[in-house]
Amino acid sequence: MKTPDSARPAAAPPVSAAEGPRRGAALSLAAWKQFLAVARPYWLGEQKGQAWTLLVLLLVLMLVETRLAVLLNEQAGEMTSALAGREGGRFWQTVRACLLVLAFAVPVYALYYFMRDLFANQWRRWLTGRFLDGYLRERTYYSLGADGAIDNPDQRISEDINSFTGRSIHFLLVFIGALMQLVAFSAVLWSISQLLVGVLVVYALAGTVGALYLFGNPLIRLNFWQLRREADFRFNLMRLRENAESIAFYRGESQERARIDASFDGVFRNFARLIRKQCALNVFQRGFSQLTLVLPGMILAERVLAGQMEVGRAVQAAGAFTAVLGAVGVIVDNFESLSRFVAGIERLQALARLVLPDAGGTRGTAKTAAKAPRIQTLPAAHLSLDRLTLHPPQSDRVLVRELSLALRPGDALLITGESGCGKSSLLRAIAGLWCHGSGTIHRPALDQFFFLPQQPYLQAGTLRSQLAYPSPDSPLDDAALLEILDQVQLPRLAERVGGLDAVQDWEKLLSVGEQQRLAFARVLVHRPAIVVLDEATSALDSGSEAALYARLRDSGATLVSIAHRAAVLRHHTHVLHLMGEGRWESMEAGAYAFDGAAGRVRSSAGRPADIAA
Ligand SMILES: Nc1ncnc2c1ncn2[C@@H]1O[C@H](COP(=O)(O)OP(=O)(O)OP(=O)(O)O)[C@@H](O)[C@H]1O
Repeated sequence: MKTPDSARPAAAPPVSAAEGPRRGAALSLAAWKQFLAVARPYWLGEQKGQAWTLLVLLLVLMLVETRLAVLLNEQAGEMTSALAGREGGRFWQTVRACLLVLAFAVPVYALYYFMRDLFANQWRRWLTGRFLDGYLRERTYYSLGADGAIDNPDQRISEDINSFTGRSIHFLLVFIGALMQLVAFSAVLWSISQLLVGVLVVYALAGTVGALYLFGNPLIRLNFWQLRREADFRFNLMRLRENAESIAFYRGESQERARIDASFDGVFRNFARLIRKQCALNVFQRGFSQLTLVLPGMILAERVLAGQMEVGRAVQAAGAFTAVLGAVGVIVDNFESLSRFVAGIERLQALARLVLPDAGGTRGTAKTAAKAPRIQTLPAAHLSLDRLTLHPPQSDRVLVRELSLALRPGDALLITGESGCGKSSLLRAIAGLWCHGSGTIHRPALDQFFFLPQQPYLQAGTLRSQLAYPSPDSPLDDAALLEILDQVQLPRLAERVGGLDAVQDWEKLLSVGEQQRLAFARVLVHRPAIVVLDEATSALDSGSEAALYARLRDSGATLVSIAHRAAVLRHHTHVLHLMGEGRWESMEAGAYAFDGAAGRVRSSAGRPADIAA
């Protein structure tokens, strides 16, 4: 059974204040550059064939759609003129023409939107893959989480990319469509009234500049924070779910409620500010578009009243006026979603800078780390440390100073020391997760290592996939897997859960001790050369612990382990005792006595270890 203290952080890092919308975030050149940095690789890279083909197809559909819209507008004018002139024949002929145009227009319209969404989906798949490559490459997900360089990277990958691709295509087409509409209808409008065109240009320009000036930056900033607050809120809910059992044991509902309330309060307050701003924008947009109802009429009325222009021609002019205004006022019309789009680009570009080295980005963490002294890692047949000095990330505190040791195949090193002295940190350095410090780690490739943490990670999937993890497939047949389950003292597990193909929520189903035994089974499946155990038997009874250690030693693997029980000492050949402040001593295992009262291992003889390099 898990204790309340088994509460673990959820996958996403907590809120970080390290990042916020920079001042340049606006409908500006900087935003445009950020957009290009994220979008360019798709349009100019290996996917460019697909991207441009889909775009050309969409443009053709859009051209056809615009042409059909012009035809419909013409027919609408004709229909009105026929009715005004009481010309039945002309009217019915126009109705037939209208129906014919509609027969084409409707499928073209549906196909256009289908293609648009298909395109966005393709782009999203590619871009998500690219970000995931960068996020998982060189364990970036770990370093981003450890140094809190960015908030909610998971939300950025799952949602911000989706809205980036969807909105990019939407706006690309909106702007191209606006251009086509402008060309198509301004000719009509120009032929009817040049004054109307002049009024319209001045009106649209004034509207666009006014919207940018009044609403640009505030709306983008509010949208930026809205995205982040929503992600923080969701993250807190996720933590509750992931640690449900521990919280339930603690009866920590009121604390959790307070935390969730606080994060929702952030969502609520920001959204309240956002809707106030949007309300003002709506007044502006509404006023801007509603005036078009009367403007063309006011300008053309005299000519219609004087009999110089047919009523239908005026209706046609009003339609064209609205279409051209829609084209030149496209920024004003789409201002709200445009500002949300720019805010999303800002978040995505911040992630790209950290995970994609070619997205205008040096990785922030790598940049800082480059300045700091780094531990060198060199390939070697066996594990050895040479004058290793280790600091936690972004800290000058010394956990280990000038540590040298070498392990031969079959050696088993026990690392001991008081809580917090740096035992797990040393394992992190060996695994390459931490590299802040100096000295050299000589080691075989990481695929020859197997790390067993105190709390094993059990992914969703079958029992077989648990045993094979981290490989996708088991290298052994079912009989061998069952035999291994037997060796780790889980003889009836497969039978109990419904066989090796059973899919369960393993973290909930298995006790921590059973999970630890399952993790040992993974080692026996993979037979690595070096096994690193960080209190990996802490939940086991001493009999099971001894049996598992004995089984591991039989496998011939080199062991590096952290454990607090005296009984494990006999399964090791050497001891490294960390004494805090970077001090350490290493000895043969036989030279150590276990201080049962203090619950820790201490040196009894002080003989220098032969593992000291
Ligand atoms: N990401 C981090 N950034 C800064 N300091 C850290 C970080 N992770 C751990 N530390 C600090 O480094 C020190 C060593 O931690 P470590 O986990 O190695 O201790 P330990 O000896 O394994 O302790 P225990 O026996 O309790 O597990 C601790 O004081 C811890 O607070």
